[in-house]
Amino acid sequence: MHFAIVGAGSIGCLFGAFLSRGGHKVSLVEVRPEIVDAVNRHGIGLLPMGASDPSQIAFHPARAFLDPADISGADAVILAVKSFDTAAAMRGAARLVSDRCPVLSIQTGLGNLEVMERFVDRSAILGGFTYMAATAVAPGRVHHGGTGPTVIGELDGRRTPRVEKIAGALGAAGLETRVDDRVVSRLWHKVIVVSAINAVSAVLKVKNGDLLAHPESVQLMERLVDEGRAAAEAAGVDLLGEDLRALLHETCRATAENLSSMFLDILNGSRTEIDAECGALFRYGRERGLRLLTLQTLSELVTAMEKLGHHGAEGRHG
Ligand SMILES: NC(=O)C1=CN([C@@H]2O[C@H](COP(=O)(O)OP(=O)(O)OC[C@H]3O[C@@H](n4cnc5c(N)ncnc54)[C@H](OP(=O)(O)O)[C@@H]3O)[C@@H](O)[C@H]2O)C=CC1
Ligand SMILES: CC(C)(CO)C(=O)C(=O)O
Repeated sequence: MHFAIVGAGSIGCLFGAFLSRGGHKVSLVEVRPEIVDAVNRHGIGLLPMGASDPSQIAFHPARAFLDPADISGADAVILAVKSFDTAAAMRGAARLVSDRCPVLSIQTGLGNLEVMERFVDRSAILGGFTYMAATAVAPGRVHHGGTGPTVIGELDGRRTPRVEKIAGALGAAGLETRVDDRVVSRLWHKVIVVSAINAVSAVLKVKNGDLLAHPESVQLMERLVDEGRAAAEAAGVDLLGEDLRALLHETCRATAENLSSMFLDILNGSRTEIDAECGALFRYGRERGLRLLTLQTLSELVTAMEKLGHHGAEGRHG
């Protein structure tokens, strides 16, 4: 298959490297010229899990483009930009999407599918998310940081040939993938739990595992998860009876050694996805008359830290 991946950062390059290694054609769309240049010179560099020596980077062929109009004949588009870049990315990438070439989001955040619908027909959109993890180490080069399933599905829950084909291609390339007929509900599960871990770890500046060590941080995360559940239920999202508190504890344990993406963004002085996580959950609730004070407070705190460049003593500027 020919995959066009929009956003050649951490997760976009990870998926690109796996798909290229699996024998697929990979075209990347990226706004950073240095990434486009690096990929076109060397391919996508992949440093395997557990490796730290740059000599262990393997390069996988791919082409990269600043302008999606230069790509033709893609069979599927994968959207791998941060949630706050969805509209800008879709404005350009919409031209690649058609009945025969759907667009799959693997972003973590709420509201992305709705933004995508402003640019392409809803029938061309696949929902998804991933538990794979990666960090960019240089332009076009990523370190594979963690392995977990990728979940994709049609928004109306049907098991169509196209969703099965994409899942089959991802799976055969080493990206364990499951088709789920309730992908939107599952995405809410992930966002509710990750919102709590991300926000509290960014404020406390601790690893995910350390969040479980103190009753105060556990209670704070559980309150965020309970408010997230209330927002989802008020918005009519069927959470399928999932025990979100159990999922929260399980996720903290499974990623115990990780610095969360939001903590890393704060350390690096980068914009976080707080607005598509705690912020979005808070707004879903507010629009339905709920007062979700913990989500509101954490959302305001992280936004303020972001604006103040609050990376602390261990941050990149020392
Ligand atoms: N990294 C990970 O391990 C995981 C990430 N995710 C999710 O995947 C999404 C992407 O995350 P991640 O890969 O970490 O993000 P990165 O910031 O590493 O990569 C995104 C890349 O897209 C570029 N970009 C921004 N706007 C556009 C545009 N309009 N067109 C093309 N490229 C653009 C960015 O450039 P610039 O930096 O200049 O903005 C950046 O190079 C997020 O929603 C995240 O939550 C999910 C699971 C794991
Ligand atoms: C699960 C978690 C919190 C792992 O670090 C994550 O998805 C993130 O960092 O964004």
